[in-house]
Amino acid sequence: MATQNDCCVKVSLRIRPQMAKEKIEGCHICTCVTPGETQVVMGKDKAFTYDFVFDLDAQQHQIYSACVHKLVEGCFEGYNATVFAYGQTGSGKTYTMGTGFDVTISEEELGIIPRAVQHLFQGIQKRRLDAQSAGMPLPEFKVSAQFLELYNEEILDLFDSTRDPEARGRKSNIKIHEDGSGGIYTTGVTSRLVSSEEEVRYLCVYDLCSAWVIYWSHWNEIRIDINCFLKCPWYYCACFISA
Ligand SMILES: Nc1ncnc2c1ncn2[C@@H]1O[C@H](COP(=O)(O)OP(=O)(O)OP(=O)(O)O)[C@@H](O)[C@H]1O
Repeated sequence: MATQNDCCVKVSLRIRPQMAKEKIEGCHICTCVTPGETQVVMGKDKAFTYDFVFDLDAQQHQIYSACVHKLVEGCFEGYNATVFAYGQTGSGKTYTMGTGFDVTISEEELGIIPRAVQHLFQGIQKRRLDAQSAGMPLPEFKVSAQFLELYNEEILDLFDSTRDPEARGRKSNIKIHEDGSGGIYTTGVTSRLVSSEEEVRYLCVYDLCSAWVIYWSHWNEIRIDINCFLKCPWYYCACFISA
């Protein structure tokens, strides 16, 4: 029988620090987290427990190590993973996930998406070097990226260079399906083959800049499929990261 620890869905809570405006307005902090506990107390006595709770001072690397590192490693073992942020407007979803095209922010402030991309390509490099030192055939990896925006039930393909900015509101050719075993897959989405972290960063920064000016929204999503094959048989791993 599955125990609570086997559960494949983990929920983490992050409390963001107050913004300057909130401090100026004299807003109070109504949450209390006991260090080392995964519980938050709201107000005087409303306690909620999560798999992880991160208080105001949590750093981006702590979130990644606790919640995402294992999932990306799992991709190399053939597991799929999804990470998504949920919360009211201004609660810190974009900050936590990161978008990959914040060229001005420091390394420490990088969010989950750029960290996951970096981790993925470092993992590939490590496996190649390990194989080389063991005198084994070099493993081959194929990484493809998709970038979709979902907003108000509308789907936009941000990697589709032929898209028409005026097409907003028109029905998209992209379809989201569910297969017989409950797996979700999409059709009609542009997939870009990528071979390095820099390439993904380039795509996000340069290819999407114009798209984002036009299509800025509250929801965005990056999908990374890794087809990793070590000669024969080949393994398929996918990491589905969404913000
Ligand atoms: N952990 C944090 N540390 C420092 N600043 C943060 C943190 N989380 C969020 N912020 C800041 O708070 C503001 C709101 O965060 P953010 O834009 O990520 O919210 P959001 O949930 O994505 O909002 P929306 O749904 O409106 O897009 C931003 O200025 C962001 O830089």
